Amino acid sequence: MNHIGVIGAGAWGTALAQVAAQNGPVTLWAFEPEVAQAINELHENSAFLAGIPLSPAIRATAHIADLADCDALLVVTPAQHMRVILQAAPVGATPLLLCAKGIEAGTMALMSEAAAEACPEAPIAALSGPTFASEVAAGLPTAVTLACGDDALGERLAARIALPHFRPYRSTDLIGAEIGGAVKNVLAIACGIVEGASLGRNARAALIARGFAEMTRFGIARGAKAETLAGLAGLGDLVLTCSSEQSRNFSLGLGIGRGESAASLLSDRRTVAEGAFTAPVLVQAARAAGVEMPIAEAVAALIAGDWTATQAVEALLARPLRSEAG
Ligand SMILES: NC(=O)C1=CN([C@@H]2O[C@H](COP(=O)(O)OP(=O)(O)OC[C@H]3O[C@@H](n4cnc5c(N)ncnc54)[C@H](O)[C@@H]3O)[C@@H](O)[C@H]2O)C=CC1
Ligand SMILES: O=C(CO)COP(=O)(O)O
Repeated sequence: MNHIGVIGAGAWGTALAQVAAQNGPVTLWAFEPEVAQAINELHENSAFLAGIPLSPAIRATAHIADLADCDALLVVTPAQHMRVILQAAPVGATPLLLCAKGIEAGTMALMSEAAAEACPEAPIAALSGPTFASEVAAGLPTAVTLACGDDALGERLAARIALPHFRPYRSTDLIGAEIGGAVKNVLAIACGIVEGASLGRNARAALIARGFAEMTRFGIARGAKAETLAGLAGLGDLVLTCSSEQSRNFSLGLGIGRGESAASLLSDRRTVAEGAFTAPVLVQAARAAGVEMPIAEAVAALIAGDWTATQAVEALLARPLRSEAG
């Protein structure tokens, strides 16, 4: 496994291209032609990962056909655009390592389910975990879950992208890794709201713990392993994004908690806060699976503009007292 293709040159695709370029050739596909041009000419992605000098070994392109001879493809588009882009990409039987965190609106598909429909011959793996792109690109120590049903393929992918400061831990629980990453984005919005509304540290800790209970209930119902959700891709990423304004999801929640409308906050951004798109479809999927997710429900209602932050907090606090387990 030598030549790596990266689909998507946002912050995370660019950081992963930088990681993969330490071990071999990388072609990075950008949605915006001017981003590809800037990476090739200036070796910087000032639109999405400003201030990080990129390896000259990264060749950027705006033509997706240029990924035709890659040995593996890292898929790093926003979740809601992934299916359409994969349908246009020259994938065939090339292994796909899915790195977006979300659930597809309309279909309720996990990224692996959408990718399997778009590229039926391609073996599929997923990368998830606590990974702010800017820290990875700056070479700070990071550990991730690399999940693949075919552990031998998982081992080859892990060996190709591992660096001393970037450690993939293998798992065969693809669904668990995906659900951890998708659900934590929704919970990070909730934690941002708690911070924005100045509800205190007790409330934030309670929300992380009860949010983790929601993630676990939903994950188990969808066939995930509890140990995956308690690992880097679930609890690890939840702790990261629920405790830092660097998280786009947390910072979206912060604005909502301070009284701004979700619609105006979302219309202002060029970078993606995946939790805003995943929240409504997560609620739909949880209801379909018969799983209670009151925090996710509250986030979805806030994003839709149906509730204010005060109404959401009142609704959560008014829920009947219950056992902590289950
Ligand atoms: N930024 C981070 O630290 C991390 C991000 N991720 C995940 O990676 C995925 C990509 O996020 P980022 O790289 O952060 O993106 P970003 O927020 O830095 O950039 C937005 C991306 O969306 C693309 N885009 C905009 N409109 C599009 C369209 N119509 N069709 C296709 N692409 C379009 C842009 O080209 C750009 O690549 C998300 O699912 C995110 O949750 C995962 C781990 C870390
Ligand atoms: O997924 C991430 C870190 O693991 C990035 O989080 P945000 O998308 O909230 O910035």
